[in-house]
Amino acid sequence: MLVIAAPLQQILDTVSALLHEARQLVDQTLYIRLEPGYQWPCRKTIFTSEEVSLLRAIVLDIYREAARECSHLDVRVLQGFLKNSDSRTSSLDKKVDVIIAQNDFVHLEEYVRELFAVIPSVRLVPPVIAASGTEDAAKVVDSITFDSVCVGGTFDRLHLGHKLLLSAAVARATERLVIGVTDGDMIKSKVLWELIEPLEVRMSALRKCLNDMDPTLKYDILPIYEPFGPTIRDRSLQCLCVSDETIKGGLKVNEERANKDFPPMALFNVSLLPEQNKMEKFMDDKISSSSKRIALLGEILRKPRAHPSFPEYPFVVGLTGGICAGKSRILTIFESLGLTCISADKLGHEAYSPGTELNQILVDTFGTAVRAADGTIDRKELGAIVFADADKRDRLNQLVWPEIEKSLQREIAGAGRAGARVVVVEAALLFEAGWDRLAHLVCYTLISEKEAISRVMVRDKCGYELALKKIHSQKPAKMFIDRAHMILSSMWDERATEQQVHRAFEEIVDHVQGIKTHSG
Ligand SMILES: CC(=O)SCCNC(=O)CCNC(=O)[C@H](O)C(C)(C)COP(=O)(O)OP(=O)(O)OC[C@H]1O[C@@H](n2cnc3c(N)ncnc32)[C@H](O)[C@@H]1OP(=O)(O)O
Repeated sequence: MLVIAAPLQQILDTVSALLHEARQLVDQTLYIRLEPGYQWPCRKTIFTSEEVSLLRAIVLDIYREAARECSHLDVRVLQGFLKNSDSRTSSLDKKVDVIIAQNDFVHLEEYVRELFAVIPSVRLVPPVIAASGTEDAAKVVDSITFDSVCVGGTFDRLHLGHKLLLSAAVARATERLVIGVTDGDMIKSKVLWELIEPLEVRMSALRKCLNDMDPTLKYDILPIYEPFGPTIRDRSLQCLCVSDETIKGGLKVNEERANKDFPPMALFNVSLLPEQNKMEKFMDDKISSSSKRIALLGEILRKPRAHPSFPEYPFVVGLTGGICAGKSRILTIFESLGLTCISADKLGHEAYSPGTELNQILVDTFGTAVRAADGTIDRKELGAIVFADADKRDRLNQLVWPEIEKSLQREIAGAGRAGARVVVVEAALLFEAGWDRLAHLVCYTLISEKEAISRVMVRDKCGYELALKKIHSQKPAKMFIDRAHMILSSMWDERATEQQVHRAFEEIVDHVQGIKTHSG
């Protein structure tokens, strides 16, 4: 916890040095507690409207500064002190490991003893001489408050941008803050929406964060499935906090409220925080949840499978994903990096090549039309039959998959004997066939449905309807994401895919070397 006891005008001058220190010391959560004008044993508890206005601007500026200095930390500025002048201490029930403060904090020892039952260690930072003060912020006089304030969003992987918006809402509410959390169809147009945290996880993270920020408010955290949510159902809401991106929606809310004879809501606009660590050019320029989701691509997200009865080598990577998700291209990149690669699709073609028993069984089952003049199975013909009929598709799978699995096991074992440490197996229906049990790590390749439709239409030279039929013949990605250990996406350009696969390769190799070191 960082405690700042500088005079109001100097808080922002000191915050940068303190955040810099925190960046070295803290791994996870950084609480920031402001004690403007603190003189032991008295805390300043009454603020003029100008001071409240300045403090609000300071809190937002602290988040902006945190985005520059320590964007990897979960920063929470505690704001309860602005609302409840009686509370001597914050209601923080968390264990604080270290207090960071300036070394000119008079009576710090007494202060810490009063605040904490278990005394944390203390780290002192040399004072910073005030340079410019916070005149710009002080110019904005904005101390209006409302009984009921509202804010909305998806709030996936709470980041500093969310906290800026939430802080603005918390600062303006005296009794109740309503938070609408989007879900269902509302989130499906977002980049990599399948990776958005479950609603309950997002709602619970919000509650914890808001209770830290200001435990004196009542928080109504509700899921919303359409754009307006509670703003057009709850007449008593008085203020809506919006961002540059949602201000238009805010104006629309007031139009809808006017239609219902509801009073308009005051709109408070919070500007977005720029992204300081933009890793990929297709990431947002602002701090955003989609950038956070993109940053997960190519990382090992879950511990790979390890079981005493499961051989450590070769380490098998299952590569799967929907139609046209880019699996074959990704397999080629893994191959170019030196990994042994196996395509289940190719093994399938071999399994029903001319002269095999399976070739005859397919002709007997699906008709002579599926056999071409040269004796091969006409896959276009067979595809047209099975993509139009789920039962026939199941029948084909039951006939072909056991044969492919036998070849797969043979190929993996052969690669191991030939010295391969890592083998990548590409199979479109890896989970459906239950072959994830053969892999130590499963890598799922994700693209949006819109992108999949246009790729299938081009590749398979088919119309929209058939493309959709093919896509819907497989289960939706959302069903498999949580079972995969790594996610890749070929949504962007070739270079972006290559970068992800290179990252994935390094992660896998590091992991496999770790096993080697571990097992001697
Ligand atoms: C468990 C596995 O993943 S094994 C690998 C996939 N193969 C199988 O399941 C065997 C049965 N399938 C087949 O024999 C052939 O795919 C056929 C006859 C249905 C169609 O052959 P083709 O016209 O050459 O198309 P192709 O094999 O490229 O498949 C087209 C798409 O259909 C999908 N697909 C393939 N088989 C199936 C199936 N059984 N059920 C649903 N979708 C399927 C694939 O996702 C593929 O797209 P992708 O390569 O981008 O992932």
